[in-house]
Amino acid sequence: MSILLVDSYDSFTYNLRELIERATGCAVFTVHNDSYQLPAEQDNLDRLISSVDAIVVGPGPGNPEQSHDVGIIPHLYSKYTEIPILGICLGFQSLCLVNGCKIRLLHEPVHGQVSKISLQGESSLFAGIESGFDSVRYHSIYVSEITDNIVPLAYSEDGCLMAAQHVTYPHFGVQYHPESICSNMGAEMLSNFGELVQKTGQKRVADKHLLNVQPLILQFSSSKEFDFQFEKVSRKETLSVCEIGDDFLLLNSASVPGKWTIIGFPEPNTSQLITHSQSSGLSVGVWKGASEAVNQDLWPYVSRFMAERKFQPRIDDPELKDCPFMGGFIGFISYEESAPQDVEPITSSPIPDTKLCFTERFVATNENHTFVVSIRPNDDLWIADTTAKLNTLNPSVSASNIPAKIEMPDKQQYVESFNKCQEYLHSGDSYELCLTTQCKIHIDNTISPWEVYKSLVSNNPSPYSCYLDFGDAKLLSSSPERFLSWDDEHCQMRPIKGTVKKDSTMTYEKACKLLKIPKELGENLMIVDLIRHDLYQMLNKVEVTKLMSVEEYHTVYQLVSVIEGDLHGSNYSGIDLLKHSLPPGSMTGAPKKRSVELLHELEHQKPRGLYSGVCGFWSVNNRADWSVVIRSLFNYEDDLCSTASSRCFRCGAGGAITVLSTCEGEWDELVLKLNSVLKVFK
Ligand SMILES: C=C(O[C@@H]1C=C(C(=O)O)C=C[C@H]1O)C(=O)O
Ligand SMILES: NC(=O)CC[C@H](N)C(=O)O
Repeated sequence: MSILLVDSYDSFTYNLRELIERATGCAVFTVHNDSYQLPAEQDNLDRLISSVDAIVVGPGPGNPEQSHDVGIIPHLYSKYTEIPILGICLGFQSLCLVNGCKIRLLHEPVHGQVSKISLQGESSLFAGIESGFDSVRYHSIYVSEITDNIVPLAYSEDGCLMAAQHVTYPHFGVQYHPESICSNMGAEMLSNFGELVQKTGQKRVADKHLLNVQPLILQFSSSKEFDFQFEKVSRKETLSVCEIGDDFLLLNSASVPGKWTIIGFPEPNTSQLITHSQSSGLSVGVWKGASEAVNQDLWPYVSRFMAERKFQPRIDDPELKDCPFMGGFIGFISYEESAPQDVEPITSSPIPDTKLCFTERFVATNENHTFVVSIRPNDDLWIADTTAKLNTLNPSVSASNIPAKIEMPDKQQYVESFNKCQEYLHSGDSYELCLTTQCKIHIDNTISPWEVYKSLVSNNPSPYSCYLDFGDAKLLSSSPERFLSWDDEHCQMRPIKGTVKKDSTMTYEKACKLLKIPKELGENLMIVDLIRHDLYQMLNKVEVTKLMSVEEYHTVYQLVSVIEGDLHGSNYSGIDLLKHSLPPGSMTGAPKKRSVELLHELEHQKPRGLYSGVCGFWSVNNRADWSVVIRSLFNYEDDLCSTASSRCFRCGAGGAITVLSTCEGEWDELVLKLNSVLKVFK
């Protein structure tokens, strides 16, 4: 049997697909609610519907009364009265609306909160399910009055209609989200729907995969020659290792002992450099040398580049074996790269949105040792020379605070945007919006960005600290948040949502109390569900291995979840996951697409730039680790705010706004996050 899933550009759709497949055993085909233009494409739609056994209409942003939010959905309910249809949330509201019911805005929207669902009456949809189960709700709109066409099946404790069916047609709907990680009885309900479909059974088979993502890499086929040579010395101090060369790219696990710090040493005129800009396209060249425009898309180019270089060195040293980086790309991808929009110009030339340098020489440090490594053939001289330099290192002088002029974000403007966020959260357009703002920091040209970084890393050490100076763009990060890591077999995402300040009176126990409240848990849950969706789009096995645990960082406590995916036997590789899960959901809110559009307006068409993007590495052994660029400073060479004597750095900060947020609370959180970086300055 096969089921057509209609997506309304939601961020939970693929969770639903996975649940339907698991619970019913049906094949699921997904289309968007605007994939068919009616009446022109009525015949095509008829053909599609006649090739499936049932339809599930998924959730989504917006209002079922607005045709641009629901597309073909009302038409499905009114035209296909013989075929079983199950509506979820927006899909449920549409079912009721088509049948003459009234809908209204909830006084207090419910986003990412668990409710008890009380069943009433008899329905095959809930056969064998006991009343009073928990389910997660994400809605601002509710069905306030029903007609005789609609039979109510369930209510929440606050009296909201939670499920219903048509009096004669096999059309059903639930207001809650059966697919959420914190919902119970979702699989049981869907399995009942599956049985019911089987009874109506028309035994049809859809013939095509409708919205499936095309894999970027079909096969890794190593055609490049690599060597693997290294020298092992006693552990050297990271900052002074960097100072042995003029050009380096530092990925610094500054606060996680035992984890690896990688320092790539690109070579001028030799190391390959890929640059992509939303406005000027792709260019490929060498570090500090010439580059050429290439008329190709970024993702296929980068994927092919790596597919030809996959290399698994044989390493005898048990410590070095554990190092995730074996040479490869180091760089960043901006927020706009994956959320392209027209933004206000902040530089005089096109902003580099992606920079990836293919680095064959690097130094890797763990708790005990420092390794000098090159994968370039016959590179003995560089290894010997670098090792000699390391053995005569002077420890880096400790950093001091940096004089700077800081322009803080405008609070009045933030308050206005916060209030508009509340309107969108109440109208059903978004469940959570990560509203951000930026400040500018003017630093005298006589102070090098490296001095600023040294101060940042000593003031705010973090697991994903980095210093990436590409000349035309500089990134000085103290991020605590992993976005995505992968190898051939697994991937992991680690969203952070929920923040409290760490001061002398705060303890871990107190932080837990403050973080384990409906507002923070709801914020985190929404992103966990969104990330499961991002991964389920491509993977069959996705697991939440840590749900909302409290972690301690240098200046804050945060609520962290871990979502892991299985890549065994998958057509997709890590780079597909990266491409299709950017921009990071923790920086947008949910549903992602609509939230990104709203944030663009709420943040006044200002580019986020590197802030909210990702940075990290993709190594030739197909291991990668990307962090979310937050708690960071960045600078573009020709920033319009820089002057002849000063360089302008930017620092973004923000937080997730939900209906449970207060403006003062969110502003304080934003200032707290900014200050984790700004304390570097005096
Ligand atoms: C937006 C920022 O952080 C994001 C928002 C968080 C939150 O809302 O609690 C926590 C971590 C990040 O995902 C930031 O640091 O600027
Ligand atoms: N999750 C949903 O489908 C939400 C439906 C609708 N936008 C609401 O807020 O009520």
